[in-house]
Amino acid sequence: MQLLSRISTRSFTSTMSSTTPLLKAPVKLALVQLSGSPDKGRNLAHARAKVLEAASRGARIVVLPECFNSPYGTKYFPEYAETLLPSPPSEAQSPSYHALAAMARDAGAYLVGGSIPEYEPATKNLYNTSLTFAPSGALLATHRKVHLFDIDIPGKITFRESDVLSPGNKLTMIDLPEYGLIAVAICYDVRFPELAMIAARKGAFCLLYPGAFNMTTGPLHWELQARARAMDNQVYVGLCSPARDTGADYVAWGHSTLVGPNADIMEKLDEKEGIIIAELNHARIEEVRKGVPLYTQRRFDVYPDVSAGNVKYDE
Ligand SMILES: NC(=O)CCC(=O)C(=O)O
Repeated sequence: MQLLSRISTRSFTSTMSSTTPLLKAPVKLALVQLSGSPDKGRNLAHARAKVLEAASRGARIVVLPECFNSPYGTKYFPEYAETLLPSPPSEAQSPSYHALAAMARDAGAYLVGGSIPEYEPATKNLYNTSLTFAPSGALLATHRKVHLFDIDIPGKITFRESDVLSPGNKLTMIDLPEYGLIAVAICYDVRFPELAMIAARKGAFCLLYPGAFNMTTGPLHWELQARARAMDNQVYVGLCSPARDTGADYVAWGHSTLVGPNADIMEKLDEKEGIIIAELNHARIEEVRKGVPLYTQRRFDVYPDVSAGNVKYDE
């Protein structure tokens, strides 16, 4: 994990300049809403087919759902967890890592590889971890879910990721050289606007969240969270869910959604498997920010700038 931490290391010390485009060239983004199963090998092969399909339709950034390689649930995390070993011969211990690297390479696209349960032998900790790969197949970043999903809504849903998982300790921004900065976080992380605001103020053009809301919070909050993060920050926001499986222990809401910088729903799926592909461009961000110029109107003489304080980008 030491190596992976070093790969993901990056400091963002200044906020964006008003002259640099956040998004250097238009790019097609795909959100791939996948059906899952208890069979990890099947899930990886299925993800591969859909990533290649998205790329063949022009996507250059492809996003997979949270826990796309396993069922979602605390009892499953230890069983499905992998140690992340980039060097061969490690395919057997890290099948998802290597499958994702190959998908990115064969698709020739950036791949935000949803998330997978990760086991770190040094600490014996488990994490909910997202790996992002370059079109070369090289690992660009790891994001370990920072805010663990612990909720208790009597009669509806009780879930405690913290019973088995440890939290990540950093914000994850990734520089895609041809396009610009994206931020990646996982599901429940979306509820914490500070993460999104810091990433946007540091220059991210898009916030991407592999996620799996449920049948209680999904209808009420999923789209609202995506639109709120986009509205506050005037950036693109993508939420990518598994397709709904009513036979699963945890029934995902689905409804993967892409929101534009004016908090407009660009595309939204229903509960079934599907792919959203849409073009993102800088002109749209600029137009929205020109119309409602939040970025020049903030009053840091009245309240603090959350992006200026003690922000961790490294483990
Ligand atoms: N996987 C998750 O983090 C679920 C988050 C969720 O459902 C929510 O309401 O927040």
